[in-house]
Amino acid sequence: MANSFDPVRFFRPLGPADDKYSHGVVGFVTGSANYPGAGILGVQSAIRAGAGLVRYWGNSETAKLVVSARPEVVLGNGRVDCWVLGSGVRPDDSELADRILQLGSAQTPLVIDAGALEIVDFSVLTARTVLTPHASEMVKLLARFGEKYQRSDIDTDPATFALLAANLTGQTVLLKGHQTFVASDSQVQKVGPNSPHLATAGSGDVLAGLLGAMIARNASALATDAGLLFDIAIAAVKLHSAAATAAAAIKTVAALDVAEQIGVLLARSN
Ligand SMILES: NC(=O)C1=CN([C@@H]2O[C@H](COP(=O)(O)OP(=O)(O)OC[C@H]3O[C@@H](n4cnc5c(N)ncnc54)[C@H](O)[C@@H]3O)[C@@H](O)[C@H]2O)[C@@H](O)CC1
Ligand SMILES: Nc1ncnc2c1ncn2[C@@H]1O[C@H](COP(=O)(O)OP(=O)(O)O)[C@@H](O)[C@H]1O
Repeated sequence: MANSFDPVRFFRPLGPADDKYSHGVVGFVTGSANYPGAGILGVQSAIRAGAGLVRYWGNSETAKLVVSARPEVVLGNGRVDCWVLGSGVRPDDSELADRILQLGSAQTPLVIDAGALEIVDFSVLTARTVLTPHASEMVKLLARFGEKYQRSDIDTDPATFALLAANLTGQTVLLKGHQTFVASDSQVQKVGPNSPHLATAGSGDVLAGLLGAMIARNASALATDAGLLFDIAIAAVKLHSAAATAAAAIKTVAALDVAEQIGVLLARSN
């Protein structure tokens, strides 16, 4: 029987009334000259997670690569149900930082990853948001609130630090690792152990895209039930890990394989 964290629960089947806007528009401000792949991986993941439409609003050089990898992608800003911000973005990239600051002060739900964790102004962040730091990014995130810790502190007691970050930011926090900790308000849940095949470059970018697609697809329910974000975050971690396990049964795992297997698992579940 499905429980509240069963990923399938968040992928209602499509029907005759659906169009490309009805089951999730995901926007990305991700990727950069040094990390173009982060832009591509997140977009691939969102598409395989069933997004109806993906917009990419990164720099123009990376945009060319994204569109050549996925011609379905539409470039620029526009109507979006969830923005994924920061994978592969350096905090000193002023062009993308301006976009991230703008979206971080609006109301569309957000996934805030990597560089965006250092850019977003948390004093004006009110959109429904999942923050996705790894342990080293968590150190920097806490420092923005005057909380000084080291990576070893986070590794020793990840549940406590996920909760602390959730309380400081007022948002859902997904602290990545072999075991992932999802925290929101006063609740924290351990998810995993996750597949060790996720220990490969770019798998976090794939998770950010998957989360974006799941939040976008459930945007209407989320508008009236903020608590759903916690359940979606947990379900996304489970699906991400299951996709890595499925990929590893075929060949050695690269991040793009994880995105592909998300699509295979979802096809089998419908
Ligand atoms: N193909 C691509 O374009 C890729 C882009 N990536 C982007 O690269 C940027 C920098 O990524 P990183 O922060 O991993 O940078 P680095 O790999 O430069 O690592 C920076 C610091 O974070 C630590 N760290 C890395 N992963 C960790 C983890 N899982 N847990 C704890 N500490 C960890 C490292 O030990 C190091 O001290 C991000 O914006 C990310 O999205 C990565 O996802 C890799 C692939
Ligand atoms: N040893 C591991 N076992 C299970 N999951 C892991 C392991 N190492 C990393 N992961 C997962 O892989 C992803 C890595 O994300 P991240 O650290 O952002 O890497 P990247 O920046 O390369 O995308 C996270 O979802 C994390 O939980």
